[in-house]
Amino acid sequence: MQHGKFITLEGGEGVGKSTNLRFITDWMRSRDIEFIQTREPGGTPLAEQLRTLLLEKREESVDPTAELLMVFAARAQHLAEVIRPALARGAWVICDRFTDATYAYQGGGRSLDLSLIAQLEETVQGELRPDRILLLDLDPETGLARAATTGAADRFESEKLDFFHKVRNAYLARAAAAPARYAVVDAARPLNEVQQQLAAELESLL
Ligand SMILES: Nc1ncnc2c1ncn2[C@@H]1O[C@H](COP(=O)(O)OP(=O)(O)O)[C@@H](O)[C@H]1O
Ligand SMILES: Cc1cn([C@H]2C[C@H](O)[C@@H](COP(=O)(O)OP(=O)(O)O)O2)c(=O)[nH]c1=O
Repeated sequence: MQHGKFITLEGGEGVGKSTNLRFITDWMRSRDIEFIQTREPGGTPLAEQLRTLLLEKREESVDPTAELLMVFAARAQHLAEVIRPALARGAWVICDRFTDATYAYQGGGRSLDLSLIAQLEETVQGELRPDRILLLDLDPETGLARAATTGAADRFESEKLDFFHKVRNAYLARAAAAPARYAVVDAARPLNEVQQQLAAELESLL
């Protein structure tokens, strides 16, 4: 049976993920593609509870390895309950963040060993990787200024600027290492130009 396409949307804070997710799902509807929209961390009741635990600010400092394991615990549940069944029945999956966010935030931002992340990726996902990773790239200063207009900062958004530079560089390094799988979109451009590029990327998957 033909599997659905697995597409992920990535980028730092305030790059325009929410805005462009709406554009992407409208595009899928206009093509009559069966799809589900989901997000990480989250996407199932248990994984959404883990998301809340990960994002809420707390007095206790969070050990980076504990953070990494929680992200992958949520991902294992999400894959089993939502993503794999959808792809198996031929639906496309558009996921707001996935394992590239782990390489960027826990690998780049928290400086965890990338080989540890790769081991967990292998254990939790087996062979499964996104067909296309749409990476919205923006300098963190601009992104954080945009994000500041949309609600209170969570535990990640409260990090220092240096953290977000590391996140951005880790994303770009991954895209540079496997260009065929990534579409790097310059999110500093006007929205209509960003969306023209996204539409072209989606068309190329048909
Ligand atoms: N290409 C763009 N140029 C200028 N402003 C943008 C662009 N894309 C998104 N925005 C604005 O930036 C803010 C954050 O966008 P949003 O989609 O909520 O980002 P995210 O979900 O990545 O945090 C919103 O006010 C949105 O209208
Ligand atoms: C999927 C994932 C997200 N995150 C972080 C990045 C984001 O700061 C946060 C939640 O992402 P996001 O859905 O972008 O939340 P918001 O809409 O509030 O920006 O989780 C990780 O640190 N590692 C991961 O593997």
